[in-house]
Amino acid sequence: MTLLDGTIAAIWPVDPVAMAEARTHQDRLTKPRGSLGVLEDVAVRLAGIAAACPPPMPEPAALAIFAADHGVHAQGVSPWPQEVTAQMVANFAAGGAVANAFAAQVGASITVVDVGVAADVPAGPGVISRKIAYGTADLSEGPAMTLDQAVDALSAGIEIAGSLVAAGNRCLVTGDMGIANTTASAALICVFTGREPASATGRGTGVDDAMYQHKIDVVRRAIEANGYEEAVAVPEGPDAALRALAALGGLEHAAIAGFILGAAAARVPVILDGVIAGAAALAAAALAPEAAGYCVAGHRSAEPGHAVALAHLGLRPLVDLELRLGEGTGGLLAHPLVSAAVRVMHEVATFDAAGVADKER
Ligand SMILES: O=C(O)c1ccc[n+]([C@@H]2O[C@H](COP(=O)([O-])O)[C@@H](O)[C@H]2O)c1
Ligand SMILES: Cc1cc2nc[nH]c2cc1C
Repeated sequence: MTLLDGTIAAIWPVDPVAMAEARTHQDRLTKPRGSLGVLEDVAVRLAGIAAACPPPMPEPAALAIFAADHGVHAQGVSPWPQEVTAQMVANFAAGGAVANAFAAQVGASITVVDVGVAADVPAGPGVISRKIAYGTADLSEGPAMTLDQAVDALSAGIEIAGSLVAAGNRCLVTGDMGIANTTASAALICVFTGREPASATGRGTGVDDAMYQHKIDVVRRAIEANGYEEAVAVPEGPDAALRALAALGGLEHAAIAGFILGAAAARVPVILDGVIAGAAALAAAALAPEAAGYCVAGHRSAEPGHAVALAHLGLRPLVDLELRLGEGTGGLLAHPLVSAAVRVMHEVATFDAAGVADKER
């Protein structure tokens, strides 16, 4: 069995018994029932993920930033030069990016993984080379990746998740770096959710009005060039999902999808970052529908396609600050909220233990 097939086979639904126990426990704690709102849902979900009540604290947390370049950059869909992908990888390694600052703030480690940067990236502490290609092909002209490349990138993500969990991490956070990857994200979101390019395409790093209209057109051409009909196609089943991911995704999307599958197979929660992670999670859920249960939506990005992806996955974002940076920043900011939700389950007294009168029934 391949690593991908074995990982998919190892993904079980989140545990309903632990979730029911967590709900009951929440209701015994010294607070009005439901008063922690969405945080109660997060704690219950983490119980289901670990199949344990209370679930283990989601610590330590590990961010993996998957970096890759995109052939569709040649269509003029981003105001930034492609070299910035490699330059930002060096910046992550040197500790100078926002992701480094936020990781330090929340006590998370960072691993940077080159799965497809167009330039050679020097290996170094915290930088892993799993380069599959020097960028993808132009998805507006045909498939961005071969099926083998997509499987290799998925496998890289699965392996990185596995090694971070084996190292003792109890929460994974997705990160991405790839100039032009919001175009590929929009195309994936359209094909996996059946939405029109105009409603799933955003301004990415900040395109002007003219470039934005052109970007929507490029997404439309990509969908058609790969044999999908706009606003109709919803790939069902693992083979169709893999074909769609290879046709329209980036190497980092495929690696992040694998990272999600690897976390789910290890029964460890994975906090999703922005629109790139949302697009990758759609692919992961199409490959293994139960994988969505292991995801926590860290935040809602300013990219309109992100909300579309999260709604399709049934995930509610924890933080909504109009971030549109990527590199794991929104996922990192949500980590303390996830920890706080679980800490309540461990430390808050019950009405009985604290001698607090419960509501009269
Ligand atoms: O995470 C997001 O939702 C997000 C939204 C807009 C841009 N980004 C980041 O910006 C880069 C892609 O933007 P663009 O305009 O080049 O497609 C890539 O490195 C992403 O990490 C990320
Ligand atoms: C500077 C810069 C930093 C980023 N981090 C993630 N995507 C990015 C895109 C740009 C352009």
